[in-house]
Amino acid sequence: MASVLIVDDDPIFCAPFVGYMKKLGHQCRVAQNFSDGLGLAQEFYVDVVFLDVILPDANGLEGINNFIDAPSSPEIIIITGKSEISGAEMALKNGAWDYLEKPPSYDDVKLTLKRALQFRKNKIVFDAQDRLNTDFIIGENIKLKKCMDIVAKVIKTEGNLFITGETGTGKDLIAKAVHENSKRAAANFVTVDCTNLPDNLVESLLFGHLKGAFTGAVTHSDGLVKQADKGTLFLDEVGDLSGPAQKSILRVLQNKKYRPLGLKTEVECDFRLISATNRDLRKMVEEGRFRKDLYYRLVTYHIHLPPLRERLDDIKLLTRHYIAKICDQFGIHTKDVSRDFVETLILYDWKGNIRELISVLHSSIANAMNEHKLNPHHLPVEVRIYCRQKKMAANKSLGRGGQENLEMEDVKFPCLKEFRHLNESQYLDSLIKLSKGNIERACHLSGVSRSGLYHLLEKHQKKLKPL
Ligand SMILES: Nc1ncnc2c1ncn2[C@@H]1O[C@H](COP(=O)(O)OP(=O)(O)OP(=O)(O)O)[C@@H](O)[C@H]1O
Repeated sequence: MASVLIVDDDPIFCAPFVGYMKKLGHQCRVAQNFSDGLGLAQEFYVDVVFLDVILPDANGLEGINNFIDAPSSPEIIIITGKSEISGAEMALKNGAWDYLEKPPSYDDVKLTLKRALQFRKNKIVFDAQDRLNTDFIIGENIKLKKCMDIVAKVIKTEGNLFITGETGTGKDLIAKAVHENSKRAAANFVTVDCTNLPDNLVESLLFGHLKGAFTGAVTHSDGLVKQADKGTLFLDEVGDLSGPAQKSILRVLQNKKYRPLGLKTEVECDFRLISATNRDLRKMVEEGRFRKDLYYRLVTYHIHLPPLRERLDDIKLLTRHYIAKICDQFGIHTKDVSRDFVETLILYDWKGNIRELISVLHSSIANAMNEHKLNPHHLPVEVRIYCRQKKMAANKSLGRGGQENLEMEDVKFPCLKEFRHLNESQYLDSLIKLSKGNIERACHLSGVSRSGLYHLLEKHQKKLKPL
């Protein structure tokens, strides 16, 4: 079964088309304008998009690349009126897979779709051979997947990469993944901690020195740039570089040469630069606190890692992954997790992001001692208090509170999206239980259509089987 998306504003054309797709055994979503279509392609995995040319808010031909850039990189089949055929031919040059003249016959649709799917199958097999080794990067969230798409592009080039994101979001992890998947993997990955570069030692630390080059240079030293030769130089916390350090780094990036202290000649160097910061470097440039020329050298590619609170759908996966890992380190059987445990984690604010999650899991496993299943009461007390207060604040705002008298002023109120997500997830759990996994009954009870219910289940990564 393939996942098909049709983007067309003509309901008379769409309705039988959807019926036909279903008859062929495919899942079919419909959007009546360009931006809704693109939204669906961003949210769901799509194999093939049937894209109309004249849409209410855009010309389909001009937006082919937007669809190709969607996470599942779907194949595009243009559906076109007779007068637009020359444009459709152009579209093939821009990456569309084929075009069909409107109204297409069912046989044409079937054949074109079959060929596109076959082509896609071969392409996926081919891509798999070329796949990144990023098994240690956990997550299926769409924002993370977009970051991984950039990683896939970066490793095929020599461009510099700039990574931003809050503390603990995985900047260091991504930098290493780029190095390990690039053709520079056999050479060194050298980290420069920019928070720790004293002005008077910057040149010596980066470029090295000869013995006797200055007082205290008792031996020859290679410097970090030389260590990173043919490999990757990672400037961690690049926003903390002092003015003189920025100047030294800019020079080596411009000239691809440097001069170790005490040496009269320059030495060539060859490294990929990756830099990372949790600061707003663009703002620092505007305020004159960071060199503009250096900023532009750093950012050939830019990855912004989402904070964990914007990847709540990944908490379950990350939790399972790290529980298995930590239990393995402790030499104990992997502990199970209760649903409440994961739901409590989803409520927390994760200012320290994944690093904080790992630490919370460590404490929970230690607190659980011999118990096989982790429950909310195993969580560190500050996490429990925060989540409890957040739940109470939500209940109070809905008029359900009253019995409890905790001080509410400092409580962070959940954003609507977070609140809806959690409630929707709990609703689905109850629905699955109540309907005993029967789709007809679940649709009847919830008043949601079959396809609507499948969308919801997919969104929450749930299956229609009793818990
Ligand atoms: N997607 C992920 N999958 C699995 N583990 C992750 C992921 N992202 C981050 N981690 C883990 O979270 C911890 C923190 O990640 P990392 O050190 O890369 O964050 P950072 O953004 O560089 O933090 P800082 O800005 O404080 O240096 C590490 O143990 C890392 O392995």
